[in-house]
Order: sequence, then structure tokens, then C-alpha cells
Amino acid sequence: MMFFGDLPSPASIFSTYATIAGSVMMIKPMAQIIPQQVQNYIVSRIKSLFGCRSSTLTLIINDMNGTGTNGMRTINELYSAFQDYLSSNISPDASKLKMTRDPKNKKVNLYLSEGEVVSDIYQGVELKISYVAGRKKSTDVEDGEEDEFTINSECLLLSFDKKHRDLVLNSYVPYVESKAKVINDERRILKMHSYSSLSRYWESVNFEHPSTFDTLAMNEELKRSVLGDLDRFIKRKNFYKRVGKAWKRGYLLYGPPGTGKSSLVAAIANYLKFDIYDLQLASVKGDADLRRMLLTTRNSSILVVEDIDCSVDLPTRLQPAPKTRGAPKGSAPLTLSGLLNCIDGLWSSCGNERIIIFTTNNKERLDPALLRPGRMDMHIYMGHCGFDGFKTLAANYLGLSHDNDDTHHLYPEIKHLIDGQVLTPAQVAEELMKNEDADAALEGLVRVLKRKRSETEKCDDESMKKIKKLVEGEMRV
Ligand SMILES: Nc1ncnc2c1ncn2[C@@H]1O[C@H](COP(=O)(O)OP(=O)(O)OP(=O)(O)O)[C@@H](O)[C@H]1O
Ligand SMILES: [Mg+2]
Repeated sequence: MMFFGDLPSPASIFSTYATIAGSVMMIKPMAQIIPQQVQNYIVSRIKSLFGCRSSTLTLIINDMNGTGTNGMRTINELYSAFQDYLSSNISPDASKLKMTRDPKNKKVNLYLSEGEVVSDIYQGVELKISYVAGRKKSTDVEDGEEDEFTINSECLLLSFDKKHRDLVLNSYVPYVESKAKVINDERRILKMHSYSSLSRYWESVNFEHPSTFDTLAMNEELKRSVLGDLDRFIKRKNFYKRVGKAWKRGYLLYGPPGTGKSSLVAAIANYLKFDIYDLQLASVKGDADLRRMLLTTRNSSILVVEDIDCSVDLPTRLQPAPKTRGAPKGSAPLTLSGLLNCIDGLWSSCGNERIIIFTTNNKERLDPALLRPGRMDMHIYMGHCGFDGFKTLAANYLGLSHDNDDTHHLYPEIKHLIDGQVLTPAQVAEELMKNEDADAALEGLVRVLKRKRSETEKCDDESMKKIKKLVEGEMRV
């Protein structure tokens, strides 16, 4: 929030003073045709002439924080809070509003737009909030390289009588934030953000993945422990503060393809109502780029790095860093230590309620620096489908009860066959989807399980024979 001691907009001041000077009819059209700089000049002259001191204080709430020489801009959460708060408070007389469709309850949401002013009364104090938008050019200097780009910026002007400054800052602003949180939680639409290196901004789409902990095929005990860990994390804001730890949590999900790692990420997002930031390491141009990306993510969000082992050839601390493709000349390429530093230090110290999730098919290929204790708080193995997982999938796809082990006469046989861990949840789901009739679908699954079993046993037999032959050969030698 910035302080702006004078009256809100030169155009309105111009009209005000012009009214004092005389002809309203003449001046209003003039305000529209006279260039801004001339308006500013005339206003300042008139003001000095009248020796007028405004009793109004205007606070500027920009949509982004800072635009330093390194182009680092972070989201101003206060701006979002005010916009959400105002969306439920817009005057029926408003003539220009921004409109979005809420895909959840199909309602339309209205937001303040250019030229609109909202009046609010808080503890008897009158406040006015207006919206201003603009574009400006900015230069990004990164490792000696200059890069020019355009910034779309928006801000809200909050005006009130100066004497209520303390009340507004200490009571009204927190009140708006808490109201916005309630409004937001009710109509929460999760977003999936992907970074565009062209606009240097996270572009977002609505996130509507149906996966939840109820639909996730997973060992029940493991599921409960993940849920418990998430609940503890959310509840323990004060605990983290007290022990001086950043309020963040890291999960490493590993296991073969099709075992539900991405589905678990979606289930966590849906459970916590957190946005997802999908970090594609291959498109990060260097440590500085990564820092910018992480600094522009919001609180209460999940940063996901999928397939960490193969998304980019991260050099370790000891190896020299190879040049990243597409990196600007002279820029430092992304390193593993850069990634870890960002996660451990900079990013975690300036955000709250952050979750980071790495996924991999090959845990053993990961750099030990990523695996050392304390780096990722929980390592979660997503494996082949067990009987618990099967029951969840059968409930989802065939509507069978999840509660008993003998819901269907084929369950005992499936329990025996599936415990050999031969199919992934994705393969089981595929079988169950082949037929709407539960009997036929389960019979199909039994056939596939038996076939897989005999293939595995045959494989084991052949391997044993080979080992035997080798051992016998060595003994002869
Ligand atoms: N544990 C699971 N519970 C429910 N459905 C699952 C599970 N695992 C896989 N599926 C089904 O299989 C599809 C693919 O699963 P998902 O993408 O989550 O696997 P993954 O482990 O992330 O695979 P990859 O390693 O290839 O990224 C999902 O859309 C879902 O339909
Ligand atoms: Mg995946």
C-alpha cells in the first residue's frame, strides 16, 4: 500500500477546482480533451494559488509489489483481498464492471473496473475505493543483458479522512482481508498456473481435476497418514512461527507410471483448496529466472515439479553446470543448488502455507542432496494396486460398497490374486471401465490378474533357470 497525501485523481481535482472557478458545463468536456500533463500542471498551480491542504488521505493498493531493476514483481495479496471483498459490495448504480463466470456454481462474479467507485462505511467512517488500470514499459537487467517488456498494472485507490488513518490501517484493512477469505473460500475455484517465459508471468486455467482422497486407490494406512500430515500442517501456523521454521511442507512422491502420483497431487489440491503451480524445470532459464518464478507464486499453494529425475539435467553442486537451451546470453543456467536454495531459503522465508511436491518414477536416480533428511518432509511410495486400492476403484467405477471384503463373490479371489502386486491402479481402472456390469467387469479383471500372474511366474522360472546355469558353469570352471 502506498500513501498519496493529495486528492485522488488529477481529473477529479481538476473538475473540483474548476467548479469553484465557475462553469461546470464548460469544464467537464475540457477535462476530457486536455492532455493529462497539462491537467496535472493546472491542478498544481490552482492548488498552490488556493493554498489548499486536503483532509483526504488516499492509499494506493497496486496489484503487484515492486518493479525493481531486476524485474522482480510479486503479487500484492492485499489487492486481491480488496477486489474479492468489493465484488460482494458493488453499488447497483455502477456502470462499468468486470465480469467472470464462476464455473463451480455457474454464478457470475462482478469486479470493479475503470472509473468505478465504491463507497463503504466502517465503524461510522466513510471510505471510497476506486479502480485505475494502466500499462507501462519496464526494463529487466539480468546478468548485464537488457530486456524491455510491457507491464499491465492495476491499482485501487482507497480514500478517507486523514484522521481515521490508524483505524483504517489497524482495523479496516484486516477486516477486509478476513471478509475476502470467507468470500474466497465459499466460491473457491482452484487454478493451475503454468509459467510463460514470454510474458514472464504465471498463466492460469481453472483446475477441475476430479481426484479426491475418496477416489484415490491407495493403501488405507498410508492415505490416513498423508491426510493426518496435511491436517497438522494447516493447523500449526503458530507452531511453525514459534520454532522458527518456514511454514512449508515438502513431499516426494515416487513409484512406477500409472500409480497415482499426479492424482495424489490433485487430491491434495482439492482437499486443501490450494492452487497448483506447475513448475516445468526444462523451461527455466537460470537461477534468476527460477527466483522470479517462485517469488510470484501466491501463498496457500502447491508448487509441483513432476518427473524431477528427467525434466532437466540438473548439475549437482560439484559438477559444472551445462548451458540451458534458450537461456539468455550471459545468464547463469539452472543448477540443483539454485533450486534447493530457492526452496529452502528465499522462497520459503517470504511465503506462507506453501507445499512443494516432487514426483519421480526413479527415486534411486535422484541426487542425494534432494533426498537428505529434512529436505522433503515425507517420502510417499505410490505402488502397484493392492486390495484396498482395488476396493476404492470398484466403488468409484462400479458403485460397489467399499466397506466389506466380500461385497462380491469374486472379491476373495481378487484379494488373493491382486496381493501379488501385478497391476497398477491405472491398469485396474482401465479393466473396470471396460464393462458397466459389475459381474462382467470383475470377471475380466480376474482373467487379467491370472494372466499377469502366470507371466510373472514364467519370468521368475526363466530367471531361476538362467541363474542356475550360470552358477553351474562357474562351478565347472
Ligand atoms: N492411485 C490411483 N487411484 C485412482 N486412480 C488412479 C490411481 N493411479 C492411477 N489412476 C488412474 O490412472 C490415471 C493415471 O494416473 P496418474 O497420472 O495419477 O499416474 P502417475 O503415477 O502420475 O503416472 P506417471 O508416473 O506416468 O506420471 C489417472 O488419471 C487415474 O484415472
Ligand atoms: Mg504423473
